[in-house]
Amino acid sequence: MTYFLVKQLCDISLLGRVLPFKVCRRKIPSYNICYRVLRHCLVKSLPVLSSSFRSLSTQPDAVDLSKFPVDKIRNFCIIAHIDHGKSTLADRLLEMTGAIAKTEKNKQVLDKLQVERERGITVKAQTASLFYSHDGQEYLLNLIDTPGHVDFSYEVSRSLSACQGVLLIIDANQGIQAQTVANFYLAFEAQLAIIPVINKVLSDIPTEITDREGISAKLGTNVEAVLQAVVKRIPHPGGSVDDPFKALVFDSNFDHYRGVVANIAVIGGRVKKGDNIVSAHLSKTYEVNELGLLRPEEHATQKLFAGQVGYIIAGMKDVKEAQIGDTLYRHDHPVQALPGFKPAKAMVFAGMYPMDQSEYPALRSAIERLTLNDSSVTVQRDSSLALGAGWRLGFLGLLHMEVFNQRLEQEYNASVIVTSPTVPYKAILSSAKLIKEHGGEEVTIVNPAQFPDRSVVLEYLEPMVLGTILAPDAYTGKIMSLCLSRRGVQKSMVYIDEQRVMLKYLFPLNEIVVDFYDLLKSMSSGYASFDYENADYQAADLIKMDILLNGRPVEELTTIVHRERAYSTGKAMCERLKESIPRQMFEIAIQAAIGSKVIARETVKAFRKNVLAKCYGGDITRKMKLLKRQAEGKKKMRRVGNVDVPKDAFISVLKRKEK
Ligand SMILES: Nc1nc2c(ncn2[C@@H]2O[C@H](COP(=O)(O)OP(=O)(O)OP(=O)(O)O)[C@@H](O)[C@H]2O)c(=O)[nH]1
Repeated sequence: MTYFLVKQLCDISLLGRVLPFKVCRRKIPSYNICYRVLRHCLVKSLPVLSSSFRSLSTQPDAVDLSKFPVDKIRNFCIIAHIDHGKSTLADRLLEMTGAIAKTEKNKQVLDKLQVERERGITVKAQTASLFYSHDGQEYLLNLIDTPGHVDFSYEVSRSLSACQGVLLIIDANQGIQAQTVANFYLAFEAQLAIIPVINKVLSDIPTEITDREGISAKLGTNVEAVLQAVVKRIPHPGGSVDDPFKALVFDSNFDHYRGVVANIAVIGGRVKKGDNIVSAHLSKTYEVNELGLLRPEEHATQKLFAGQVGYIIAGMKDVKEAQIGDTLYRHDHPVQALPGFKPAKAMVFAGMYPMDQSEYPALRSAIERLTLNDSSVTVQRDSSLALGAGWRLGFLGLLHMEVFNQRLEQEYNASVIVTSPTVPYKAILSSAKLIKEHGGEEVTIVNPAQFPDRSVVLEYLEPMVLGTILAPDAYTGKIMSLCLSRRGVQKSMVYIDEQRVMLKYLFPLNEIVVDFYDLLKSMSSGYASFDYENADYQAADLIKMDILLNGRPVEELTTIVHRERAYSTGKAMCERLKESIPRQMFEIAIQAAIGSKVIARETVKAFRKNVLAKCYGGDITRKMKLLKRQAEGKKKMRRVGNVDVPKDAFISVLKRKEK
């Protein structure tokens, strides 16, 4: 079987050729084989195709969508490891097809969110329809730009469901990375046509491919060949306009004025304004108010036809009504619902509380609205003695949590206290009373405050992940000691070529969730890449650790740690808190404690910042201004007892610095 597969895969002679995976789907190839295949594609690179490219300047309103029969439609995603150039390639494709004007300023235009622009990463998949003319034929291409970071791979998998093919971008300088392979798997499993594209070839290229052709998304070199490959290599979506209307909801967002805007892939039939449609999930009927294409802005059209990808607004008031993965059909023509998607599984939980309880209603509305646009976040009401009423939110990873927090602040002007992130631990209870209370002997703990005491627990369990690291062999030693320090157990180590090693480790999720990726990147000069998948639960010796400021516990920083890591974690947290907390009028004792036993302590000496010290002379308005500014600065602080702690300290304290 393996021989057959390798032969099949190695038959991929040139970029742009659809991998013949459908015929060999009896077994998923190993990571190693995938790597070799991708490397093969990388070495072969993209052929320069002679071009008959012409962009179509027609505006969508003027375009009659019925003139694009199914065989003239191509739906594809751009997938890649983080920063390999997906959004930059999307810019060029948009420019070349006239969807956006060609200017120097076009930089990742599909990354519309402020957080995406600031961080330079994509967090939300974006759809754009392009009109492309090739060999006298006009095509409608629907492109979905996806995020590269592992936290957002859920966005990738559901985007793939609306496509028949993918462009798998590989940065020529970095080669195949962990998410390249992970995304390859996703596309492979979805049975899509895969077109590998080697990007950034005009910069620093490894010698192995210097004599090969590739593309430069930044400069636009050879990008038109990519469009031609899309038309030639990606199959059309199938389906017929004569079938009953059936559409898959693959994404949705919430507009304050118009309600839910659902992104749909029309599987069959047609839909127009005024039609009555039903959502299979809720069996509720809605009237279509508006529909159209995303170019990438919304462009209303009269109808959408089989094979097309677009948006639909039908008076849905809540994103839950347009559940992702749901099927829409005409009320007078029921169809069998599509299988839908597995719900996203939260890996990291944290509490969110308003800075001041009077801001609770405003924060509730902000969280509700933002979760409408990001349905992978789970929300549960929560409350704490110190922080009042709030919520416990579940995220796909720490970056996801930071992005959500940043969006709350930027888009909704909300100011929140976020507690220490925790992974979903489990406890097997021994107390009959508790078993009855919890309706079973196993409880999942997503809040350290609810960590059951050892006296009522038979066993604690922690979630594990199987991590894959790809790195140049020069860094193997350093990486192995990092993995060991994170309680990683090595499962395998394979040389995938002369200089690159693939390491597989079983890690407790808690050990990699906060800063493992950043550390791995920095210790390998950016060359190592990391990906992980769930690997069930394992028994672990867990304890609850509190952080105290002048004797008062800081609830945000209560964590569940492995017993053998308690001292080092507690000491490091105290040290970093000392760095983050500004000196105040009195001495501050920072302590880490397990139960009543203090295991680490640091002290912040007393000091008073006199903001008026440099203010000579007696102008009272100037003094007032300085005092006001100081008071505003203090707003960004959270008061624990009488100690002011900067808000940022809570997250930064959790990030360990490896020596
Ligand atoms: N030199 C060079 N730089 C490029 C090229 N294509 C993209 N870049 C740069 O690579 C960086 C990342 O590009 P993006 O397009 O944001 O990458 P991405 O894959 O969309 O990133 P994520 O969405 O965060 O995964 C940017 O600084 C781009 O300017 C290229 O062909 N040549």
